[in-house]
Amino acid sequence: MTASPSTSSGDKARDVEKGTSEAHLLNTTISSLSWSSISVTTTKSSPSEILHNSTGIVRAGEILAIMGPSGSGKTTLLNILARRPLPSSLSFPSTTPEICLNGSPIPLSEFESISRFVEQDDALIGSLTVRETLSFASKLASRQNGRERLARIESLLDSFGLQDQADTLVGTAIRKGISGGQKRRLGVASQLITAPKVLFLDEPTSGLDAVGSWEVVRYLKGVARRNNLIVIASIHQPSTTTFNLFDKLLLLSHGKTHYFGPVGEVTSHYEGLGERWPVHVNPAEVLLELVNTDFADDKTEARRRLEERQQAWEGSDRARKLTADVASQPKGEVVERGTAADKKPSLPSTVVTLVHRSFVKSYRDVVAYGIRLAMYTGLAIMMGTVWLRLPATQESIIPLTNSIFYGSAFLSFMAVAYCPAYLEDYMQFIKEKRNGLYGATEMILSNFLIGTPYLFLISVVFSVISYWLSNFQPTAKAFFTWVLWLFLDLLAAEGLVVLITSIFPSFVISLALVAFANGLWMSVDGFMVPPTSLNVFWKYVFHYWDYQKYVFENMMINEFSERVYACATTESGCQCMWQTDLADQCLIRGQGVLDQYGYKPGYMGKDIGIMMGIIVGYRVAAWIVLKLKK
Ligand SMILES: Nc1ncnc2c1ncn2[C@@H]1O[C@H](COP(=O)(O)OP(=O)(O)OP(=O)(O)O)[C@@H](O)[C@H]1O
Repeated sequence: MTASPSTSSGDKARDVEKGTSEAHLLNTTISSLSWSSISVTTTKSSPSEILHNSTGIVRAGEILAIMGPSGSGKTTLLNILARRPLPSSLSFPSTTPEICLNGSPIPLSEFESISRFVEQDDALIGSLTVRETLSFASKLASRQNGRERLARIESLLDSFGLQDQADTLVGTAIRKGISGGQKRRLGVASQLITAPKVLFLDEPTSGLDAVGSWEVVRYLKGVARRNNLIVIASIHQPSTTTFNLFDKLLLLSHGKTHYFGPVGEVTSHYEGLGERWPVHVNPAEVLLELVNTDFADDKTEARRRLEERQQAWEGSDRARKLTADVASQPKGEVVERGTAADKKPSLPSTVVTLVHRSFVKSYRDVVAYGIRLAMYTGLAIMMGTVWLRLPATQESIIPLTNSIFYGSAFLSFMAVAYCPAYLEDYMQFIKEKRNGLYGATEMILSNFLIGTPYLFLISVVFSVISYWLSNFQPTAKAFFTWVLWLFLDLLAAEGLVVLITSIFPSFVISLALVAFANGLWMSVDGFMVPPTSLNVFWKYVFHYWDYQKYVFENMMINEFSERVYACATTESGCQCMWQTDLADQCLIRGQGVLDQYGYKPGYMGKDIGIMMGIIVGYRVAAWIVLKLKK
């Protein structure tokens, strides 16, 4: 450790105490959040209890720590208190519990408008600056005028000690940004931009050192206290100084409450049970040892003692008083509701914000599009120089066909390179969807809008280099038709990535499945086995909705339907590899090549329609998948 929290961060601490212009954060409407007798079991044939009879109350201005060993039920309880949907593998044994504000339950939409959840995994966008992160969070969450937005951003930068880092990038894998603790503070600040009254935090200090953890909780506590906010955080093993910052503690073990009440009174509770409380030892460590049976030598004895302590809690005056407090809550109304929800941005405005955010990300983060643009440019140079200046002779017909297949198929195959960037956007989407910022429609629309110009740029750059180097049909019309088909090809390939990665949001799985799907589309697109001889199963089950079929077919028609190629002239005369009506002129009509595939010109409009149907189909399917995601 480089410095003690109590000395090194004195200035910052004073800032916190001093406070800044935080008028928008002030909670004047919610006085308490309470819950009673929450139990959760698994839905297996022999259900086991995950949470048992949890009861609690947190008042305005208080910060509650939910602490317990791994697997004790902290995250489950936090998610329930935040009214997040329960996974299908878990259920409430009786009715769905009521989470009350001011002693009364309120509708979910209103609860969502006045509460926010800060995820364990920050899911911040590394290529944005600290200020931009707050600005985009604010634009996505609420409609404010520019002055008010700026005022809130500046006030949060002050409140969380981030003013000096305001214009620093958050940081990506290849560009160092702000520190881990600053990231956590930014994560909290970006949720506070909408002025929630209740804040849930899933392990806000995990992965941070003692000083970093202390700073996060210290800033949080300052903001909560000054503005009367209710803060509930799950926490693993805080240092003594961090532990003492919390007002209340809920200690869990195997889903059961062992203590609920002021942090300062936990020692006397255990001393009252006859436990010897060691001095000069981190209290959080002592507590976790008291409720953890995992590392005991004699597990049976440890479980028996744990059970005894838990029974002692249930029979304690504190527990009885807590139950009585919760039950006797005056049933108040939540008078003035969250201002943020009343002024949610419109769908077009959210889409514009998302496109703007992705645009900033795309030019700062090379992984998004830069690497792909470089990769496709390299591929174009490679292809153009391998298939170099092919003359219009019969020897070029097979190389040209191969180039058409390789170019279209390999380009769409390389769309797998988009998986990591999309996965990042997907994670961001899930976090923001859970916090009620926007939904699947905004995500799919903005993703399509930001990706389309880049794909068009890639199609043009690729074609300008490789088309003319290889000497495909040298007319402007044929060139632009080629660009069009390449563009449609990339749009479909990207749609496939979006769909598969949305279904399986895992880097390895989505990469493998996108590669497999493209491999399948390649093998049935008509090049490997011409459609005239492809067996009926593959033809009727896959070939007709294979987007690569339409690209290959139309690029072939583009090259061959209006072009003629010279046959070979040897001493024995003219030798044509394809016999067409031009054989007597020692030429091959390109249509002769197309005939072996069964391709005929004149259907481009229909094929573009089908291709657009496939592109839209992938996006609609991805939209449905995202809509169903919890
Ligand atoms: N969706 C689920 N289906 C079945 N069991 C679950 C599910 N979620 C959690 N559990 C189980 O419930 C118990 C509590 O899990 P939970 O994640 O709430 O604990 P935790 O205290 O947050 O743990 P950690 O500190 O390791 O994150 C664990 O035994 C876990 O295996």
